[in-house]
Amino acid sequence: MNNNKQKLVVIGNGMAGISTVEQILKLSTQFEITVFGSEPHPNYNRIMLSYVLEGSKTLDDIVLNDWHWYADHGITLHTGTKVAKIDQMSKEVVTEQGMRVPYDKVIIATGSNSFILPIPGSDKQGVIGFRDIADCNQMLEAAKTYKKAAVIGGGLLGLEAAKGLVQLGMDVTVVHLMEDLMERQLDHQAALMLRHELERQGIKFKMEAQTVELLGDERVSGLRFADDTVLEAEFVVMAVGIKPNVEVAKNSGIEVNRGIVVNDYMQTSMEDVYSVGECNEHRGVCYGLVAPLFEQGMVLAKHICGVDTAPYEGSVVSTKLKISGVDVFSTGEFIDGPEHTVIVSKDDWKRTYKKILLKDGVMVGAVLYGDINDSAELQKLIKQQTVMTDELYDTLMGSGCCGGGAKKTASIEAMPDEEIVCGCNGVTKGSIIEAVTSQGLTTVDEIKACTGATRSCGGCKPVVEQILQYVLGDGFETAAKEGICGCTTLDRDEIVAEIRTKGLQTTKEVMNVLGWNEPEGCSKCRPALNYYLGMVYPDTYEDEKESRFVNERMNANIQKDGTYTVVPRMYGGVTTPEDLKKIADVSLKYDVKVVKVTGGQRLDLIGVKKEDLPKVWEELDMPSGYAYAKSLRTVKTCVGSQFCRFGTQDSMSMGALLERKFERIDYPAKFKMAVNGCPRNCAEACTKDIGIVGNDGGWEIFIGGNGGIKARLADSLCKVKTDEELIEVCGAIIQYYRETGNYLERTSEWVERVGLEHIKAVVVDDLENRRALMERVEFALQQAEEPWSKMLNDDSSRNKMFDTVELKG
Ligand SMILES: Cc1cc2nc3c(=O)[nH]c(=O)nc-3n(C[C@H](O)[C@H](O)[C@H](O)COP(=O)(O)OP(=O)(O)OC[C@H]3O[C@@H](n4cnc5c(N)ncnc54)[C@H](O)[C@@H]3O)c2cc1C
Ligand SMILES: NC(=O)c1ccc[n+]([C@@H]2O[C@H](COP(=O)([O-])OP(=O)(O)OC[C@H]3O[C@@H](n4cnc5c(N)ncnc54)[C@H](O)[C@@H]3O)[C@@H](O)[C@H]2O)c1
Ligand code: SF4
Ligand code: FES
Repeated sequence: MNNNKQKLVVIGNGMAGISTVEQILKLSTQFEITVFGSEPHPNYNRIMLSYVLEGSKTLDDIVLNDWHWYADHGITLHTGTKVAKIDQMSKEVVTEQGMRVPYDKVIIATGSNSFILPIPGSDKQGVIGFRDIADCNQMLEAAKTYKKAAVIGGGLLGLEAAKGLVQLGMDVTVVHLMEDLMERQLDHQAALMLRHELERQGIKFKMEAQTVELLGDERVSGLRFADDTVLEAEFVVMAVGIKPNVEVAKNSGIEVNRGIVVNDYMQTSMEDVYSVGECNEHRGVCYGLVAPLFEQGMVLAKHICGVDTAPYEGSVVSTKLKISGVDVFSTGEFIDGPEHTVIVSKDDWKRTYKKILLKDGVMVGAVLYGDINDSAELQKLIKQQTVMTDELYDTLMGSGCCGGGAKKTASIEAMPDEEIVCGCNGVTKGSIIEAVTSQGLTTVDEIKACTGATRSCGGCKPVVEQILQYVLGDGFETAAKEGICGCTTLDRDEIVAEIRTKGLQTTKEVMNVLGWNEPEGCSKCRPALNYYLGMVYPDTYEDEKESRFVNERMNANIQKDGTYTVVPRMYGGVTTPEDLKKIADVSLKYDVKVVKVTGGQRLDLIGVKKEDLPKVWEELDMPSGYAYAKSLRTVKTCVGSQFCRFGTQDSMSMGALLERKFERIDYPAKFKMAVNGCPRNCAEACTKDIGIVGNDGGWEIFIGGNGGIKARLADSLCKVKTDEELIEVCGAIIQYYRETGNYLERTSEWVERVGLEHIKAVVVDDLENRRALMERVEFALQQAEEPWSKMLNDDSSRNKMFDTVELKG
């Protein structure tokens, strides 16, 4: 070794310590570096332990710097070696085994320890924290033998641990002290939405519960709470927070508060001794996330190498829960008080929630649930203490229709090169641009492989995409290939083709075989896969109810007060006095709040309590109107030739016939039809997915109409002479849309994407193809069942969903 080099000793071989060393190596060759780590591993990505637990990563996958890296950089590494103290007099670092290593500078990066509740029984076998590989291995082992687990603490760590244990097949209850989960990051509303989703994913909760004792002999057998109730558990994970690991500093006489006290350059009270990471306390704050640690590490590296640097002034932290299918984000202030101006939007249908808090017009915090696409943008705006303007409001809250892309590009341009974009992996904007330009990268996945950005929690993906777009300009759109969601790069056609060629049978199998990067998928891909599989295998596929949206699971539409609506079929918009009487009787008996005539010509019973739904269905004894489904909703009709003096065709009978024929199967999106007796078009065929108009002694068929937000007039597809031909063309259109439509794509978008002429060639002109499509739709229709009576006849599902209801039988 070169004797002119200064001796730098790093205590702690974790994320903060080694990322600081990486920065130092970039800036200078002046140090001879020795690293001590008490764990027997090279530096690994601690945050990915959650993924190791849930099975989507192996321990090998999460190593950040392998053994060779230390050797290649001339670093002496002592793993499995715990430092006891720093001897300032002799300027040596002393290990517990008595090894003494001289230093010129020391960095203490000893991280944190899990906080273990000081209650009786917490030292029993089967009680652990979740901090390192050893803990993770213990959980993986325990899941092979034990069934019932409790996780104490409903914070980020506890929830990720609970999800991992559920994935391993354990029966898991999260025991939480407070009313809301993640109360340090989320407000009440977001916490509630989170809890519902996690319950859906199989985690149980015991809220507002204070554990006072862990029961059992040598091994834990349960928890006792302050109210004296007991929960059985053979395995307990404590995730109630962390304690900065200040032992070395304390033993060395360095000033310690909650953490090791440091100034804005990470200097401790002892000369030549620095501290970085979770073990330190800066301006009274101890951090527990990686982004601040990287920011500290950059300042420290420059300072120690004698490079000019701005001081570290603290971090605005943000969090993202790493559980697939749960998109939740929080940054800055999140509980509103009288001093705040609050901007909120909530969509129960899409299960999204967005809240932005302003103080004196300045953005100070945000909470997102369900859709976190704006997370990176919000984080930056809040960090920069941006003043809210009308223009910004429109961009963030969705009413801005144009200019968003340009604004984002401008904000990327304004971002300094050294700004960290990926907090989990310490990747800056500059290094991403460097990688894209020098290596010709064109996708986020390539950037991930090259720089590590997006590799961990994925929260930085939107900004990485924006940087890619900024660098590639016009080349971006052609270069970027979008998957159906963030879990995959495959688009719809590729997925359906793979399902068919590889014979994939379940959503899980699709995700596994096609290499989903989120093993559980997300709220976007799960329902889509469920649809594609059902479409490909109409007879054998077992519908995954849990992959459907809540309304489809309940066979009813949930309202904002938590009650439901019931819409029975009225084929072609025609009813009878007997049915009307039944509807009136049931409405009175079950205290229905409002009976509303819908735009689709039927009656909507609004305000039915969840537990009454099966009784209402049973007593109505009418088929479901599918008002909640991605399926055929209504066929609206005019009175037509039966009564109207202008009518040339019997639109009422044809409408009812078509509705009976094509109901109950899944479509990519909701589907509406209309039939008119003449071109006067009283049933408004021009705004329907299929609109039919009696004309010239036959029928004219229109497709792709929409009367919703993106209104579109239907296009004339063809004219047919006979009723049989009409039914066959309708069947072929429906099946072709089912087979080629993207999930949630309405026909108005489908027609524009696929092209009217092409659809015409397939479903009208090519007779053979038309027949084949009709046969396939007929086959699917044969498998369909009426959902309300199915539920009434299935005691177990009914009891599960409606908490047991006695039926008349
Ligand atoms: C399961 C899990 C998931 C997480 N997920 C996220 C996330 O998604 N996002 C996020 O931002 N943060 C997350 N975190 C937190 C993040 O991992 C920490 O903020 C980060 O690892 C802290 O880095 P550090 O270097 O300060 O401490 P550590 O990574 O803990 O490193 C400290 C190292 O020092 C060693 N050490 C301690 N004492 C001594 C001694 N006396 N002698 C020698 N060596 C010693 C320890 O063994 C350890 O290896 C997660 C944490 C866990 C446990
Ligand atoms: N995705 C992520 O960003 C991520 C994931 C895992 C861990 N982490 C970090 O790791 C650290 C540890 O996480 P954590 O969740 O343990 O810490 P935390 O402090 O964020 O949460 C602890 C939770 O435990 C609850 N709690 C406290 N005492 C309790 C008791 N007696 N009974 C029941 N509940 C109790 C608290 O109310 C709190 O919600 C944190 O710094 C966290 O930020 C982050
Ligand atoms: S569309 Fe024609 S047939 Fe139907 S009600 Fe109107 S005028 Fe009569
Ligand atoms: S910020 Fe977590 S992966 Fe980039």
